[in-house]
Amino acid sequence: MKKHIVLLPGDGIGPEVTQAAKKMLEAVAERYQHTFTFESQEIGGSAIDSQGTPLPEDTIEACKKADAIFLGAVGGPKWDHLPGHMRPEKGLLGIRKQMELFANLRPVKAFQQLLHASPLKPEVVAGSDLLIVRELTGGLYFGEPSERKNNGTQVVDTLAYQKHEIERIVEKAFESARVRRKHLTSVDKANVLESSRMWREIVEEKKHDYPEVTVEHMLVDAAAMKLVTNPTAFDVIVTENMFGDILSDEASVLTGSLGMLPSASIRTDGVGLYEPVHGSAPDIAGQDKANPLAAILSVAMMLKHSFQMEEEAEQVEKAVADVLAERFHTSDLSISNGVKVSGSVLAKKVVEQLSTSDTTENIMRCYV
Ligand SMILES: NC(=O)c1ccc[n+]([C@@H]2O[C@H](COP(=O)([O-])OP(=O)(O)OC[C@H]3O[C@@H](n4cnc5c(N)ncnc54)[C@H](O)[C@@H]3O)[C@@H](O)[C@H]2O)c1
Ligand SMILES: CC(C)[C@H](C(=O)O)[C@@H](O)C(=O)O
Ligand SMILES: [Mg+2]
Repeated sequence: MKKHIVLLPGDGIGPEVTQAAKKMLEAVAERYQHTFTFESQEIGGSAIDSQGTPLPEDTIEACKKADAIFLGAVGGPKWDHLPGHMRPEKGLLGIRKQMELFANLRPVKAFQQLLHASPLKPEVVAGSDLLIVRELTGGLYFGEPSERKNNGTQVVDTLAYQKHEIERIVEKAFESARVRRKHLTSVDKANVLESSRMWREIVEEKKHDYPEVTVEHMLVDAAAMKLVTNPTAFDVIVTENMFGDILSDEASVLTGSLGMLPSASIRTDGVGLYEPVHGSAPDIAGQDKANPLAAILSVAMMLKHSFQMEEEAEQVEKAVADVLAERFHTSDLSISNGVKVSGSVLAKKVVEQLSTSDTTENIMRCYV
C-alpha cells in the first residue's frame, strides 16, 4: 500500500520523538512491503521563529492532502510571553479545528512489565485498560467570547457546544465501547454546568441505539478520584475537551509515565493526526532522554485507524511490550533491575524488535 505521511515535529522533544516514529514507520514499510512517503512541515514555536505564525498555510495544505499526520509536540518557555493567538499551542488547536479532528482517542493500558513503575500500588494498577474518548474541537478551548474586558479587570472564556458536536463524539464513544468491554462512563459536571446537563441528555438518548453497552454517568471530580483508586472499573470514558485533557494526563500515572500515552485525533472518514499525549518537555529537550514509546504507540494507532493495517499495528505494540519485557527503559520510568537507555537507543531497540520478530507468535492486543 502507498501512503503519504506529513510529519509535524514541532518543538522541544517533538523532533526527537518524531524521528522515532518515522523510523518505526520505515521499518513497518520495509517489513510489510508498503511504500510510505514523508514530508516535514513546521508548526508551533519553530514555525513562529521561521515564518511568523504557529500554523503556516503550507502546513495546512500539506496536512489536507496527507493520508495521515504525525505530530511531535509544540510549545515551550521561549514563546510563553506571546499573546494567546500567537502561541505555539494555537498551531495545534488550529490544525485540529481546521481538519475537524473531533475525536481524540487516548488509550491507557498498564503494561504488565511496568506495574511497579507507577507510584500507585501494583494491585490497583494491574489490569487497567481504558480508553478516553475526548471531544477535541469544541468546548472551552474554542468558545467565543474568550477575552479580557474593562481595562483588563474582567475576563471571560466560553464553554459552548452545538448539539451535533456532542452527538458525534458520543456516537464515536459508543462505537468504541461496542468493540471493547461494552461499558461507557460519561464524565461531566452536570451538578453545575448547563453544557453538562445537555451532554447527559444526549448520552441518554443515544444509549437506546447501543443496547449492548452499559452506561453510567460520573461527575468529573469523582472520576478523577476513581481513576487512581479503582481504574479497572473503567472501559471507555467519554468527556468534553478540557475534562479529557486533564483526566488523560492523570491516567498516564497508571502506565508509569506520561511518555507512554499515545493518541489519535480523528474524524469519521478515518483521516487522522497521531500525537503522543505529552508535551514538548522543555526540562529534558535536547538531552536524548525523551521516552519514544508514546510516539511509537501513536504510529500503531495510525496504522490501525487510518490505514486499516491491523497486523502491522499489533506487531508494533508487541515490539514495545517485548522490549519492555527485556527491561529496557528511559529515565522517566523506574524499573527495578532495569536497563536505563537513551530515548534514541530505546527507539532503536523497538524498531529492531519489529524487524526481527516472529510474526507467527501470539499477538498481544493492546489498543482499540
Ligand atoms: N500535544 C502537544 O503538543 C502538547 C501537549 C501538552 C503540553 N504541550 C506544551 O508543552 C510545553 C510543556 O508543558 P508541560 O511541561 O506542562 O507538559 P509536558 O507533557 O511537556 O511535560 C510534563 C512532564 O512530563 C515529562 N515528559 C513528558 N513527555 C515525556 C517523554 N516522552 N519522556 C519523558 N518524560 C516526559 C516532562 O519531562 C515533564 O517533567 C507547554 O508549552 C505546553 O503547552 C504540548
Ligand atoms: C498543548 C495543548 C493545547 C494540548 C491540549 O490541551 O489539547 C495538550 O495539552 C494535549 O493534551 O494535547
Ligand atoms: Mg494535555
